Amino acid sequence: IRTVSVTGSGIGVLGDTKTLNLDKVTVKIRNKTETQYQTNDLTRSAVITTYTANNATRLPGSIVYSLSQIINDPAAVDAHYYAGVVYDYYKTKFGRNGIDNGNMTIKSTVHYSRNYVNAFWNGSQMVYGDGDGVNSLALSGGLDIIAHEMTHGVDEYEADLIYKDQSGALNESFSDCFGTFIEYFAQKNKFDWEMGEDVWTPKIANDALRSLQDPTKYGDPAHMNDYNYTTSDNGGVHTNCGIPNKACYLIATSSGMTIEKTEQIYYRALVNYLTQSSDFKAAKEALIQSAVDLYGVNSVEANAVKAAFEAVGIY
Ligand SMILES: O=C(O)[C@H](CCc1ccccc1)CC1(C(=O)N[C@@H](Cc2c[nH]c3ccccc23)C(=O)O)CCCC1
Ligand SMILES: [Ca+2]
Ligand SMILES: [Ca+2]
Ligand SMILES: [Zn+2]
Repeated sequence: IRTVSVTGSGIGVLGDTKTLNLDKVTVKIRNKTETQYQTNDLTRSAVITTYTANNATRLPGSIVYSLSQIINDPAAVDAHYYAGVVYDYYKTKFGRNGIDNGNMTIKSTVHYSRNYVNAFWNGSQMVYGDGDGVNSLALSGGLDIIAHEMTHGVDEYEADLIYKDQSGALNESFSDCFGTFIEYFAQKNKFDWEMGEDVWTPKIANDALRSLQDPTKYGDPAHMNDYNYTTSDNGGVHTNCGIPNKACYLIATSSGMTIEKTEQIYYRALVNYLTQSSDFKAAKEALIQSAVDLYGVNSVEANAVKAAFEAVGIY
């Protein structure tokens, strides 16, 4: 087979047209040849490949392709395009070479299972359900969700926070925070401090899965006094993340602070200071130390981190 990188396009989950980097492959099928345009992006230092599970659950499934340069699969269009956006964010902002910092292939699978209203990082790749059209649209339609999942991959090669109780809630919070930072980086016109809003409940406006600005809007705690001691969801990792999420919002919106400074502090903590068993207090110390490294002892930035964590009850 021969392959060459070409530009194609497709309509995304929200009906917008996106330009895609495709791989033009001439394959031999029995005694004839067929030209396929595959969702295999060879334009970056890390290959980005998008698969379909065809509504089954075997991973990764088969590479999405078209016989023309138009990819007629909205979920695949967005998964392919947004994975590139997230790669570019980590490269541009921190000089990071993708998920493992070694340009490993970035794999996404769409059309996972049937009416699957969720998404996940399975330790090796991103996986997205189609939603059920009521609770959600196809989940790859949300850049903040794709950024959330790919950040789980980055965490795995860095702090590798244990996915349980406080370290698990931190794991979730870092994915929500970077999901928000990446939305700001790529979609400033529709930036918000909520998660999944673009695909969540298409019939209901102004709602989302979680809010970093006001976690209580969706029933999540915003203070240690309301920590949810539970055994479900690995110790409530998707609800207790509201506490560090609120701290992140307070840091970024403190006077003298910007999202650009906040994301540098968060990335440095994730890479240099956090470990598998880090709890909320350890995260506060890691983030303060990162701010000190970057902006100085007793700096406005370091004090903003300290004050934000104390405001959510972490001393
Ligand atoms: O990556 C994660 O942390 C979440 C992974 C969920 C999962 C875990 C284990 C096996 C399969 C799936 C997926 C996301 C999540 O936060 N899921 C939440 C909220 C949620 C999504 N769909 C739902 C349907 C019902 C109830 C809750 C949910 C959850 O699974 O709790 C992250 C961003 C959006 C989806
Ligand atoms: Ca958002
Ligand atoms: Ca909605
Ligand atoms: Zn997560």
